[in-house]
Amino acid sequence: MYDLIIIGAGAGGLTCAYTANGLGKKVLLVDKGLPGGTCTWSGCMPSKALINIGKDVHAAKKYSSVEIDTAKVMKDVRDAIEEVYSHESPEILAKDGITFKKGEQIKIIDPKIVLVDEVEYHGKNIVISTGTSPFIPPLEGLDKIDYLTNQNLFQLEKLPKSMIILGGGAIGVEMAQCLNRLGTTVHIMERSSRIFIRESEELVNILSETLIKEGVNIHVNTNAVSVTQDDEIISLNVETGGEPRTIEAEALLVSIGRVPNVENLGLDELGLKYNKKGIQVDDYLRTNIHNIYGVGDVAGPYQFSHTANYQGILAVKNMFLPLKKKVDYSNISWCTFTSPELASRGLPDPEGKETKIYSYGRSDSDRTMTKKGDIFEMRVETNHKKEILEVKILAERAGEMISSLQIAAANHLTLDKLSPVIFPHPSYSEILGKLGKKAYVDKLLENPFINIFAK
Ligand SMILES: Cc1cc2nc3c(=O)[nH]c(=O)nc-3n(C[C@H](O)[C@H](O)[C@H](O)COP(=O)(O)OP(=O)(O)OC[C@H]3O[C@@H](n4cnc5c(N)ncnc54)[C@H](O)[C@@H]3O)c2cc1C
Ligand SMILES: NC(=O)c1ccc[n+]([C@@H]2O[C@H](COP(=O)([O-])OP(=O)(O)OC[C@H]3O[C@@H](n4cnc5c(N)ncnc54)[C@H](O)[C@@H]3O)[C@@H](O)[C@H]2O)c1
Repeated sequence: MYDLIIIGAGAGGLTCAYTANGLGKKVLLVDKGLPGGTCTWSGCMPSKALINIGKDVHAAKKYSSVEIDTAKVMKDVRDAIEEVYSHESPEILAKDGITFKKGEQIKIIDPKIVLVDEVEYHGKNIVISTGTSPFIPPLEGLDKIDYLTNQNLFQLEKLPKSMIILGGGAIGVEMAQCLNRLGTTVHIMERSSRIFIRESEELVNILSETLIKEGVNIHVNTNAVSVTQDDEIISLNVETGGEPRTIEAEALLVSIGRVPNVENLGLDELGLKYNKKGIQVDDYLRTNIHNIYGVGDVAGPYQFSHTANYQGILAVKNMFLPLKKKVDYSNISWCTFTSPELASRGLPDPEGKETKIYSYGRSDSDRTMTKKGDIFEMRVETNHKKEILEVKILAERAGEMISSLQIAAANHLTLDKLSPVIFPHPSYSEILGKLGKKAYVDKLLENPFINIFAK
């Protein structure tokens, strides 16, 4: 009897396995593929490897002509995948005391029994962390052509000369910029009025301008109608504001969101509740069956590796430790790894009362001015106590810079506490000191006693 059986060995499943193992529990991890999941094989890792190569090429192109060997590029991307995988292979897991089994058919046949290719495994608790798959729209002709998704993009031997990218979200935009930098002509087709529809409009407009300047073609308010393929060329028929047009390219990448992997797990027979967004879990990450938990993309509401990790630790602690904790996303952060990066933290004040937004731009950062065209935009929202609420940063290394504000906010440090901190010059982080000083002065001026004396 295992203490825990985990179905799905991606970011969420691996975290559950290591957390339970750390608590001395007997763990079985099962997957229809190899350990690592989307993040390792077709998500964060290969996409960031490709983005990094794109950045190098882009920088070099500013000062010389560059010939790109895209076969070498793709080999380097796959080498990055292999390096990550070498730290989470079944052999490494076994060394750490975690049993891994790969199976073609994995089903929960009872709240305490998981069937892996006809072999029954018994567990006191079960975690479902099966992630998501790309959503494939019912687009006329799509089933007859060779299209790409994140699942086969990184296996290409060479990059195509041109690519249509359906969807201007996280995958579409990150890939569009780096592929364009690596010599592929790209067209983003986005049905909404702008890319990154859920992000700050002001900052997204600045990012869009940068992408367009670099040569990325962005078609917004555009609906795909049908698609055909003739030898090497794919023709996508679209409508923009009612006007029909055809865009041609060598390849088509579909990246318009995800669907949860809930099929063939025996959930209906079990009576485990799920809907089109994924399996339903409560604030403790438990499904309606008391010993079965759900973590990661398949449970939502976020679809990030770091939220899968956070949920994995929490679910296992709630399973085995006496003190139960509710999920708390108030300190969530995320980053889109474009150049510049677009990073966000926290949630806006639900009441929007007595909040103040501190805004900084390029001219406030000495570091930004050392690089021609470098972009720096930062918005920090605080409440009346100067507690850090929502943050948006569009800048080089925004994903790193936001981490300081994450540490402050998660530890209830108010913004003014950054005031005496001495940051290295000229670093992007120096702006955090300026922010702290401004908040400190505001806090003084907003203090009624000091106001009396000041008058
Ligand atoms: C191109 C791309 C780039 C991304 N970049 C980032 C990023 O920069 N930062 C970030 O935080 N997130 C990023 N993400 C999202 C991130 O990859 C996911 O949020 C994360 O992988 C979710 O982890 P998970 O464990 O929930 O699911 P997954 O990693 O998808 O793992 C699910 C596992 O379950 C297995 N499985 C599925 N169905 C079954 C079944 N029926 N039986 C058995 N096993 C099954 C799968 O084989 C897989 O191994 C990116 C995603 C994509 C596609
Ligand atoms: N840096 C990161 O953290 C990172 C990077 C990549 C992916 N991810 C994760 O992966 C998830 C999936 O990424 P994604 O890009 O597939 O989804 P997404 O939800 O981020 O973006 C999908 C985009 O496609 C558009 N769209 C939907 N249907 C369309 C249609 N028929 N035609 C044209 N456009 C259409 C939407 O308006 C949206 O802009 C993200 O939500 C994110 O959580 C994270």
